[in-house]
Amino acid sequence: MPFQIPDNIHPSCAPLAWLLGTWRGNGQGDYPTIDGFKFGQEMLFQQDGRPFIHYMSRAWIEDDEGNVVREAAQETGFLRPQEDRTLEVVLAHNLGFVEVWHGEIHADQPRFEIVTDAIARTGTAKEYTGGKRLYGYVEGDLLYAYDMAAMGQPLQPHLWARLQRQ
Ligand code: HEM
Repeated sequence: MPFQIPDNIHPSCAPLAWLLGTWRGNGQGDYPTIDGFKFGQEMLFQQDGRPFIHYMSRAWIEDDEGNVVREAAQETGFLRPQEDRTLEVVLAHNLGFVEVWHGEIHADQPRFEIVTDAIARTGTAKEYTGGKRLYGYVEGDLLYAYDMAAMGQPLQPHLWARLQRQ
């Protein structure tokens, strides 16, 4: 069924309407301090007419044949698009991080980019200090790339994935 924009969507959220719904797909990850890996991921983006989108994600590590090896990262939070197309985001992670992000929703294309403004970590969380995310809607799929600065390393790719609407 083709994607339908909800009637009650807040005007601030309309430029992000392409995100709404449930997505499932696959990606790869890497970092200088760890071995490369493949993962599966499910994402949910929901709105209720107010000027925010609630986001939830869970991921699992997969082997080369696509079998589930173990559960992996989970994150949830809120996208708060503003009328001037700036985007505020707050996220909380099972890894013990909370983040405040800011960015921009692209004027002509279905994509947005956000960078971390502030990160707080619990006492036992790993040393994660910065992030940058790019999301885009390409040929009906959701593509994203996530760069992070952590473990004393400069900002560089940790994840990239492609998800299909369910
Ligand atoms: C799809 C989501 C993600 C997957 C599948 C994933 C997977 C992994 C894997 C397999 C490792 C290697 C160590 C381990 O097994 O725990 C790792 C390390 C790490 N990840 Fe992720 N990750 C994801 C998202 C994130 C996010 C969103 C952050 C930051 C907010 C993050 C931060 C880190 C850090 C700091 C390390 C430690 C690196 C080290 O110990 O040297 N990851 N990740």
